[in-house]
Amino acid sequence: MERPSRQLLLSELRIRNTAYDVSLSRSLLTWKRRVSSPVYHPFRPSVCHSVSVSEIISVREEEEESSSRQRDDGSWKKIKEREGKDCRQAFTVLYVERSRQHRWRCAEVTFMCPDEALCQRWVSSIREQLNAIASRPKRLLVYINPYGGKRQGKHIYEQKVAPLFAQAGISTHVIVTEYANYARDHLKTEAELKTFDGVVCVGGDGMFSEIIHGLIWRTQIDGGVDPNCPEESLLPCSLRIGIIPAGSTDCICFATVGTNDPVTSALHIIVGDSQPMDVCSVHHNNTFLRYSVSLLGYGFYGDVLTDSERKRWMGPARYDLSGVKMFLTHHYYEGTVSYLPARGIVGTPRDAARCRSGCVVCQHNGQLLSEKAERYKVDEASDNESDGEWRTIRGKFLAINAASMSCACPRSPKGLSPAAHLADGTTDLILVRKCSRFNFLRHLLRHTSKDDQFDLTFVEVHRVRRFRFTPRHCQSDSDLELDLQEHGKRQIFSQICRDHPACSCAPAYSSWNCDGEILTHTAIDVRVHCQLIKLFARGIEEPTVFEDLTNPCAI
Ligand SMILES: CCCCCCCCCCCCC/C=C/[C@@H](O)[C@H](CO)NC(=O)CCCCCCCCCCCCCCC
Ligand SMILES: Nc1ncnc2c1ncn2[C@@H]1O[C@H](COP(=O)(O)OP(=O)(O)OP(=O)(O)O)[C@@H](O)[C@H]1O
Ligand SMILES: [Ca+2]
Repeated sequence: MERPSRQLLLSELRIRNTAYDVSLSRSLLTWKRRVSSPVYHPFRPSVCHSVSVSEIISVREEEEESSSRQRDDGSWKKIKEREGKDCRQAFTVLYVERSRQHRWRCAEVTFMCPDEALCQRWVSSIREQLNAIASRPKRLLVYINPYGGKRQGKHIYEQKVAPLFAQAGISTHVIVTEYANYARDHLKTEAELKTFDGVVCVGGDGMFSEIIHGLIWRTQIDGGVDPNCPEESLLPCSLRIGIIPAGSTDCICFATVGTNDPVTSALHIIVGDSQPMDVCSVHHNNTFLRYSVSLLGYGFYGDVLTDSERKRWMGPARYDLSGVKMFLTHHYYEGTVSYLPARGIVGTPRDAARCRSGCVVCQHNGQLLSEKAERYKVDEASDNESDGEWRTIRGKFLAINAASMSCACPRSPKGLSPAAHLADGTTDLILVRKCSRFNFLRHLLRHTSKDDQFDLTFVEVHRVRRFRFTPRHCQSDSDLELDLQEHGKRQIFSQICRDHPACSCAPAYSSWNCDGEILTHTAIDVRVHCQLIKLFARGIEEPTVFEDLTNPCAI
């Protein structure tokens, strides 16, 4: 609980016709109905509201109420309306109000002051306090994908977000993308990043992926780091990223804010929240392929994505249709997974505790990893590698998933790995071995219920810092040759098989789904970079955190 700090202002002001004691401290704005108020009712409890200064969006002076009076020359002039002897000076405070399911709303309250000087004092004191919050962005670079999700990105931004930014005094440079990778390439080469306090992405997970690719790449090039080398420690990006959800899955927004609601996200940006996030780099041999923050999935989720790309016109429903289709297809894939278990860190993938706002696991592990890297002045992953701690699993898998965060989304509110952490420097490697359709359905269904999706004999989960995957047929050159011949045959057969669903022949390869993008290679080397990026978010709040704040009389 916040300690009450020294009062800066205390006045008797009116809200509508009721008198309130209003006070401003360094941390809180509080208004409490006066007992002596004419509308005070002895059986009604005294009403007390309190707003954290850090959650005030803005303050504005109200236009003086005016009426028109005709001048001598026949023209009309506006004059101040007076209520008795009092000049009705008023100011309005806009602030964050919490609503159901982690949603935030912009609420407002208007205070009437007895004189203009007092009104000015209140307005300037609140403004001073807000200006002193260094974490609030003043200038933002906004990218809008007009074609993401239900194609509502532009409309959502203009109707719901831009007015809030304007009220908060945030200036913006808005770019509506013209084609895929427009935002990524603009960030990589052109954008004047020094003139902005953050980047806003209006779109889905795919659009967010573009933004991080642009920002991370630019940061490495500017800092002289080679992004193609898998052993390099990457430089963290200094600009925070805000996500205004307007996509099909919105899993990154959902898992960092608790909801996919544009107004909530805009308010988190305005108050200047900051949430660090892990990023996985994916390489093939020594070539960089992509970055991932949510799901790297081979087998089921790779196949769902490949199939769904052909159905883009269907919008978000494409994933469900492809999901059912791939579930019925029931392909499994052979290969070898090697991984470096995350050692010395707090937390396991089977924990009951969840990553929430101010997560101590993320703080502890983040600190530990940065101290370790500092102490040895070498890259931690390669350090571990020399310890020979790699473990190897060969097998036939329906799905190989690496979840760097829970991947909670409206489809699965607890996500693929409910206990995964946003910023602990690890990813949860989930291996679903070949099993019956019935068992796989049990596993899938558990993503939508309270039951543990890992508590099944054919599923295993490991918290790792790094992993590699090699499909079986890639294991040696001769194998590869054989495989290519076989793959050619299979392609011919797969055409036939489409017309003969009873045929049980299965493809040798799936594809990797990397945050909703298909990777061009199947043999990959994945490494987690702890807290490489920061979002304008604070993680999902526990209900108790905000209950205390909105119940000010308890403060
Ligand atoms: C029976 C119901 C089972 C429901 C099981 C739901 C599990 C859903 C787990 C969702 C995990 C999303 C992970 C996020 C990945 C994002 O980086 C990426 C980019 O946006 N999204 C996708 O790849 C989009 C991936 C979308 C995957 C949708 C999978 C739908 C599976 C439906 C299976 C139906 C079986 C029905 C049998 C009769
Ligand atoms: N102007 C554009 N025209 C066509 N494609 C674009 C444009 N701008 C961005 N894109 C691409 O559109 C793809 C999908 O965008 P986005 O992520 O916003 O929506 P989505 O796929 O519906 O949502 P999700 O990724 O959450 O499933 C991204 O991969 C992005 O690169
Ligand atoms: Ca993580």
